[in-house]
Amino acid sequence: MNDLTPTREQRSAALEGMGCKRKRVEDIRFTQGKGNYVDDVKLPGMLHGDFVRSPHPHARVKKIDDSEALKVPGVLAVITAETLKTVNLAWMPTLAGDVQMVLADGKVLFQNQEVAFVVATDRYAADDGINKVIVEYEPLPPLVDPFKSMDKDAPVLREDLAGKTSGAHGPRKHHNHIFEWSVGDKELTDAAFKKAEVTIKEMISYHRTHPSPLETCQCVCSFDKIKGELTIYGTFQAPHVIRTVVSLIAKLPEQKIHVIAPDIGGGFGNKVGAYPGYICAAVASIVTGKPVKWVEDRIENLTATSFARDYHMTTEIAASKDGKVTGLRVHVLADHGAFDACADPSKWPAGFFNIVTGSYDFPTAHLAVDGVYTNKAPGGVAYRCSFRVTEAAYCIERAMDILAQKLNMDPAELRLKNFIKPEQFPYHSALGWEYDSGDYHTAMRKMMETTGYAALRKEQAEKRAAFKRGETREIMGLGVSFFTEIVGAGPSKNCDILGIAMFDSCEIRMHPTGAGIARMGTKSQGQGHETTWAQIIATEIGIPADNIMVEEGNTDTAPYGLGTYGSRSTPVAGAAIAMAARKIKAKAQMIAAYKLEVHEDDLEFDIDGFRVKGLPEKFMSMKDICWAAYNSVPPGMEPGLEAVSYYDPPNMTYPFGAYLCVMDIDVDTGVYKVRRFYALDDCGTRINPMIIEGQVHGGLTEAFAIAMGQEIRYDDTGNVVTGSFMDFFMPTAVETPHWETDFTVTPSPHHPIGAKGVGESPNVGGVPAFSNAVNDAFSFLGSTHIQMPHDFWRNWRAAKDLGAVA
Ligand code: PCD
Ligand SMILES: [Cu+]
Repeated sequence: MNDLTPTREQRSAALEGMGCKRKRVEDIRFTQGKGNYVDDVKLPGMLHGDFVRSPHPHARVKKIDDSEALKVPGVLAVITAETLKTVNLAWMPTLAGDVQMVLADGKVLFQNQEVAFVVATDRYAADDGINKVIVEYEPLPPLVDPFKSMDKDAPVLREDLAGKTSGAHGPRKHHNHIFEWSVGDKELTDAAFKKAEVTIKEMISYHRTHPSPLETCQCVCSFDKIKGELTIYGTFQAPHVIRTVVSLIAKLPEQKIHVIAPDIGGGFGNKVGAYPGYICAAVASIVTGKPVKWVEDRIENLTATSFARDYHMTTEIAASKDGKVTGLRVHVLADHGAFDACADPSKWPAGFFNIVTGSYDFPTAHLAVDGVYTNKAPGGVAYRCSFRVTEAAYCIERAMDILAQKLNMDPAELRLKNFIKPEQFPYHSALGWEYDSGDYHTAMRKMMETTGYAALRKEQAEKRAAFKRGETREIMGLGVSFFTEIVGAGPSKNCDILGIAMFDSCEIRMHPTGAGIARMGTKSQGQGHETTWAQIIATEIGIPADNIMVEEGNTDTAPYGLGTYGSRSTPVAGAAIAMAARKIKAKAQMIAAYKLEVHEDDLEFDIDGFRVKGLPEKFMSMKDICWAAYNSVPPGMEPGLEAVSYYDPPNMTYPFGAYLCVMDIDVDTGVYKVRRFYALDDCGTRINPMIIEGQVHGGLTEAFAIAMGQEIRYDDTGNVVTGSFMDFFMPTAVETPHWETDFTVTPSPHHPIGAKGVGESPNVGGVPAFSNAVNDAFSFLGSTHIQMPHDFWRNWRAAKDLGAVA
């Protein structure tokens, strides 16, 4: 060896593998405005479609007159439910086992529902056409309040379900009832409450909100009549599922459907489901023989595609006087809007809400969820959350604070007292999950030490005394949140979407020069998969990440996978990537053994190649092995170096975290200041610490938005009153607090590289931290629970209701 021989550290650093803060490779094109999004797709002769939408939340559609619209220059066709019926597509199946109107069929059930689709030579003409379609409505009484949905005299929303006493998830109790789902031991739980020394009960609502990604939902459909092939470019978080669904409902052979998800400008759950726009654009292309583009505008996005949350959670905890929890009872009223279009694994009508026991050792628990119809937009997506996990985390974290208040205990102490202990993992929760790993006490104590928690509590006590003496008008809140997430859907034993098991996949093909291409069934929407997936491969096989090209989103080339949402990509596809890489490595080892003339077992992997044990100078680099794979493989071995892996995870992964929000609120104006926000996340093995930090910043910002103002609100008559960014809170850099991030590392024992998801965690843990801070600030004035979102007005209103403002 001479001075020019790289050291082991240098060889390892050159790979930019796992643990490296590798710069995001996709940002080279994004930061130069060179991304390629759906709206950048411009095909020859392409037409544009736009929707006529209902101004009424509930009405009978008496007549649709398109004669004037068809006279508008450029307008070529007006598609209605009647047109769709000729191809059997007036209704479409939803992911939740319900059906949904593609275009109004006799009735409309929510404001801005799609009524007709106008196809024109350009978007302006389509818009002019929309204004000329005359629809005659007969308004019906709207049902807005979910608590009144099952009243005897509640209006009948879904006439198509008349007489159906059961749905996709069992019996229905009422004409507006969708399902009842219950888990846990009711008798044991009721008994725990009977003998409890202390109990709390609170109705905790998680309001309706919306993911509102920067890029709205859109597609370009192009039908080739000669070949009978349909190509769909679209903003799809799950391209393969879209291909299968289109094949099943449009009765087109699956190999003749090409689904391509190009760059996506944020998904956040909004782009998981199937929307009427996709069907209408596809039908319009089949009818006209031309490509048809559909691009949602912001108002349409906020009011018609996939809301999130809208869970009303009546929550009870039973405990002993000294603060040991003994039982949890939760009833959820879930407002699903006009159709049950929730994006959840098929067997889970309320997603993974049964993670509601949180990070605590509840000996028994019972949960029941009732889903109901109202005259609101359908959806129910996981807005930065793995299937209703954020609702569950909010529910339990708020309730633990309420219990602490009742017991006059510190909320952090109460949590420490009830945490699942490290030695209890794998832990079986009372509601049926097996938590794979965790070390909650360490994370919580690290949070408390780093933030100076005890000193902050002392300061708060002093401020409260000063407030009572009339020396200040400012109150201080400490929002503690400790969450356990459940991500990585999922094991085929209990997770499928429309019957397809929720595995994921990776295919790696190495080229002769030591470079390669890797494809997965996932689809990045900004998460940085092109960067991180290459890092996993780099560490596993010893080829620099820069030499691995990652490609996702084309169903013709990518192996089948279930897509990116629910922070499943790292737990599922991330595992498939490692497994595929290990297959490459195993073959490489045989090739190296042959070339180095030793037995395979005499080789050991050393950063970027194989070395003969005990003979360090006998080494073959992975790069050279790639070359050899194409010219001198051992006799009998197939040439080439590629591998595919389909990974069915044995369990979910359970990331967790300890968050603290320090907030000051001026009672006279309701104006709050987030003084400090500390977020400790444990996502097991960290692939790219810089990307993780970015994910945490993004998720916390969305949590801040939701907790402090973001809401989709309907007035009493069913009008959406938050249909644009004028009223729907979208924080900018001005409002967004500063984030402090931290971590511990508790690897997942069953994941090949020990990684857990992280993308959604900050949203799941962030919302309760903000809400607990506000509630903690007001608690000494006598309140137990103040409803989100905590905007200035509501804070002022709370102060006034509590008598703190004249
Ligand atoms: N341990 C670890 C984990 C993770 N990671 C990283 O991080 C990321 C993330 O991951 P995850 O967690 O696995 O996840 P994903 O699956 O990939 O994704 C998903 C998520 O993601 C998040 N984030 C984001 N970002 C952005 N930029 N954009 C977007 O859109 C978004 N979205 C959101 C959401 S909402 Mo859902 O859908 O609601 O369910 S779910 C979600 C990526 O890159 C990865 O690689 C690392 O590094 N490490
Ligand atoms: Cu969710």
